[in-house]
Amino acid sequence: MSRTPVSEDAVRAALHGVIDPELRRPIDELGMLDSLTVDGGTVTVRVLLTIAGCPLRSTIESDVREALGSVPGVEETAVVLDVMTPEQRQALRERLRPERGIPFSRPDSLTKVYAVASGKGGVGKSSVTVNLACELAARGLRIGIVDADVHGFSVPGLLGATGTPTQVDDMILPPVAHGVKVISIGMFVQGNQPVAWRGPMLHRALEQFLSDVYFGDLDVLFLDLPPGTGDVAISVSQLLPRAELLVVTTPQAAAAEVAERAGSVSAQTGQTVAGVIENMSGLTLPDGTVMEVFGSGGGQRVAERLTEGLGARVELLGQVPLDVALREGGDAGVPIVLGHPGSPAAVALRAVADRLAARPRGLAGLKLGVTPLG
Ligand SMILES: Nc1ncnc2c1ncn2[C@@H]1O[C@H](COP(=O)(O)OP(=O)(O)OP(=O)(O)O)[C@@H](O)[C@H]1O
Repeated sequence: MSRTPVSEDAVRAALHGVIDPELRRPIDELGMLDSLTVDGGTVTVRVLLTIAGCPLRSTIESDVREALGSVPGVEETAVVLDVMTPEQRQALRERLRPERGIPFSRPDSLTKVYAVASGKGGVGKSSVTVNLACELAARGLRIGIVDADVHGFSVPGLLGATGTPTQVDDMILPPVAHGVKVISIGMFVQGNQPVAWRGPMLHRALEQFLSDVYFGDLDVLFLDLPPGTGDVAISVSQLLPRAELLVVTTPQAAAAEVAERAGSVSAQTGQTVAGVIENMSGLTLPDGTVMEVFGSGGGQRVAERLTEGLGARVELLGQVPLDVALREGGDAGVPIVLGHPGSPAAVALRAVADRLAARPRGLAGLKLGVTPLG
C-alpha cells in the first residue's frame, strides 16, 4: 500500500495554526518553533517554551500534536519541548514590545480604555467590569482588565482566574480567563494579605502593570478602580489621559451623590465620562413584583448631574437589577453573562455591552486640543 507523502509545507501550515495560549500569537511567529523534520510518516518537532516552568506546556504540546495529526500522511509525531535561551527570550520580547512605555497611551493606540469608577465601595463595580469584559470577549473582541483596586482586589476571583502571570524577562504575561486577559495586584501577594500602599507606590504599581504587562493588541482595556476619588483615579488620568470613565452607582440617593463626585473628577483631569451604569436596581420577587431595595433613580440622577456639571451629555447606559445569580456567578468565578445569559441581570449587562460595542474604537472621542476661532 503506498503511503501519502507528508508535505513539509502542509506541516508548517498546520503548525502556524498553533497559538500560544498566553501570547495569543502563532508559535512559529514567536520563534517557538525551533526545528522540524519529516521522515516518511514521522514528524519530529522541537518547540521552545518561553520559560522552564511554563504553566501551559502541556496545552502547547497537545495543540502541536493535534495540529500534526491533522496533516495527511502523518503516522507518528514526536514533540520535543525545550526552553528559550536568554538571547532568544530577549529577541521575543523585542519582537512583541519593540517600544517601552505604556502602549495604550500612545497617540496611535486604537484600544478603548474604560476606567470603571464608583463613589462608594460595594456597589458592584468589579462585578459590572468583569461581566462587560466577558460579554465583549465572547463577541470576539480582544479584552483586558487591570484590577487597579489594590486594596480590594476581587477581579481574579470574580473571573475564576486561577492562573499566575508568567514572567519573560521584564515582560509579564497575564493569565487569561473566559477569553479575558487579566492582571491584578492580587496575583502578586501571598494569600489574602492586605496591601498597605500609599499614593506613590500605587502610581508606580499601576505604571508597571500598564507598561510591563504584555496585553498585545486589545480592543478594550478595563481598569477596575478603587472606590472614591483617590490617588489611583488621578494616576490613571496621568498615565492614560485618554481613558474614559464609566461610573457605577446604585439607585440610592446617598450613593448617587458620591458617585457624582467620582465622575466629576474628570472635569479636573480632562477625561470623558462614557456613561453611568446603575447596579442593584429593582429585585424581581417570585410573585413578579419588583422590590426596590436601594430605592430608585440614582443612576439617572448621576447622569443628569454629570451632564450639567461637565457640560457634555452623560448617558445612563443601563440598569442592572439585583439578581441572586449574579452574586452566585461571582462567587463561582463564572460571570452571569456566561453562566446565566438569560437572567435579568445578564440581559441588562448585555444591553450595556451593546452600547459600549457601538461606540467607535480608536481615536474618536479623543480631545484634539483645538479651539474654534472667533
Ligand atoms: N446586581 C447584583 N445583584 C446581586 N448581587 C450583586 C449585584 N452586583 C454586585 N453584587 C454582589 O455585591 C458584592 C459586591 O460587588 P463587587 O465586589 O462587584 O462590588 P465593588 O463595587 O467592586 O466593591 P469594592 O468597591 O469593594 O471593590 C458582591 O458579592 C457581588 O456578587
